[in-house]
Amino acid sequence: MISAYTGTAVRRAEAPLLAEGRGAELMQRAAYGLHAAAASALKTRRGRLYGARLVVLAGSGNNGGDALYAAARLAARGVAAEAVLTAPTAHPEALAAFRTQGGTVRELTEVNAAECAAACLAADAVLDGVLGTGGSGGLRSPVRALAEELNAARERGAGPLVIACDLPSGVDADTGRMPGTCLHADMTVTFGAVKTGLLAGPGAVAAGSIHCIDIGLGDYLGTPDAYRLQEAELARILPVPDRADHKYSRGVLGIAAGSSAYPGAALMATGAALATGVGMVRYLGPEGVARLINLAHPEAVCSTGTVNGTHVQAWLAGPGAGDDEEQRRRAVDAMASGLPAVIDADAVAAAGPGLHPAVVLTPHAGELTALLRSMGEEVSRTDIEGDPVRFARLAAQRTGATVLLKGWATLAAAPTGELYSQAEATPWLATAGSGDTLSGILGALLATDRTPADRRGPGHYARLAAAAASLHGRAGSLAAAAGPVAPSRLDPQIRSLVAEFTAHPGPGIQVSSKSGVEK
Ligand SMILES: NC(=O)C1=CN([C@@H]2O[C@H](COP(=O)(O)OP(=O)(O)OC[C@H]3O[C@@H](n4cnc5c(N)ncnc54)[C@H](O)[C@@H]3O)[C@@H](O)[C@H]2O)[C@@H](O)CC1
Ligand SMILES: Nc1ncnc2c1ncn2[C@@H]1O[C@H](COP(=O)(O)OP(=O)(O)O)[C@@H](O)[C@H]1O
Ligand SMILES: [K+]
Repeated sequence: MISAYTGTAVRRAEAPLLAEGRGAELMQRAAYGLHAAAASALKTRRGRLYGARLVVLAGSGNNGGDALYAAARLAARGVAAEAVLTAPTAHPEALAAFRTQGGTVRELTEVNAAECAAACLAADAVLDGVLGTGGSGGLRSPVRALAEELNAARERGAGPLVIACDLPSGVDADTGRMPGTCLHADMTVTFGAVKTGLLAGPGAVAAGSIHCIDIGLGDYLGTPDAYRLQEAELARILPVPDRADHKYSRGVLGIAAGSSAYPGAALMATGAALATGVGMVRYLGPEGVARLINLAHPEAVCSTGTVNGTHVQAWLAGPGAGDDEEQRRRAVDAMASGLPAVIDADAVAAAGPGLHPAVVLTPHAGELTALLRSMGEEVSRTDIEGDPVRFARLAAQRTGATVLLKGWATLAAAPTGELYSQAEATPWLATAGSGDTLSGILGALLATDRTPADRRGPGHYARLAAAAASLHGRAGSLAAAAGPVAPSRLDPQIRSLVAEFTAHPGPGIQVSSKSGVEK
């Protein structure tokens, strides 16, 4: 699992080391890691490091210092390096080291901005050391125009490799907000700890791939602000039946989804739940939808019953419910049932204060806007997309439920503040029906959850929601390798990932040669 910290927390962790006079040592560790990552990326891109052209954008602070020292190391290995100073001053020792290795230097002004931009565009790589954790607000002129030109080149698929030093300049390290222009990166080499701002919102989009360099802050960092699950956690969370299991003990998921207007959502949610692995799906909904479900998934047990009269371990309500009054009633009852419940799509609007963390609301930014407005928060979709950490946490805190806010980086927030971010998804998943499959996966994880009640910590359901987002994102990425993703065809990828993550050798029969019974 990756632990992430706010930029503020990382600065706090650095403080005692800086007070001991170990700032230069930390900076050398950061610069060494940055130069090694940049060297490796340059070698991959152009075959060899020697002769590569590098421009380092250096601001006035320590972020610029890290980047200049890293560029000096690259220059010493045969890279033609130029520094463009984006502020009137630069870290003096780092600048001197850079010059000693033959690096050339010019200061960015309004007058030479076009020339500097041209130098960046002609380079193999740009090291972004304009702003780090000490930055506030977006990039200012003249570096703003330069960043905009580089961003535009990236949009066209042109331009240099952009490597962000610690974080893309212009991104808020605490939250991932982007208050103005920021320089988008192909990769971010971050120091001491992954910053929350690299895992959420616009910061997650701007960061590219993330490489974290340990500079020895471990003992000083304290409690993480956010987490990202990796393979090992997924393997522990995904359900595996054992020999004593029967269909009821594995976990029964009740699905109240679909309507005569939108039957497909129920089919996709059911298919994804079965592919993730449940003991049984009990489907509640209109007869016409049930017939379609039974044609596609004969194993689903369908009825037109009520939530309160149906025995399950968890509920999934909302996908494709439209304005079907009975499905709306079932969603409300599922939220009130006391059982774990995924509340998706149209049913999110029926949520409000007084829920519990085992209720997982799964809105996209539009649905979250409506939910927060219904509770009196003046917020727009743009606000939420710009600062999803804040609004996912706010919604969780206001409702008492766990909130899975979907997007490029999907966030799972617990009402007590625990936060997970998963970004395995591909933009090909941004297609109608995608959310229905995610809700099916999550429903299955809630129904099959075997964690003893006394070991379900405060962030437990956020963790399960994050695992569902991760599995869904990975399945989508696998499917996208063969072309545009069709959510109704995602089941094989979900199944094969579950198989891969849960594979374990069976007990088998051992034959001992010493016993003399072999063959
Ligand atoms: N202190 C150390 O020895 C270490 C520092 N590290 C690096 O230091 C960075 C933090 O350094 P600093 O605290 O010097 O801060 P920054 O390097 O982020 O720069 C802050 C400076 O930029 C100015 N500034 C802030 N916002 C601006 C804006 N929007 N436009 C233009 N100028 C702006 C500020 O006035 C300040 O002087 C980290 O991100 C990391 O890269 C790490 O390598 C760890 C070790
Ligand atoms: N740009 C993107 N990159 C990666 N994944 C995305 C992107 N946009 C959306 N997704 C994912 O696609 C799914 C869309 O869900 P949702 O909007 O609810 O779909 P639907 O409305 O069809 O149910 C979510 O899992 C979300 O995380
Ligand atoms: K930077």
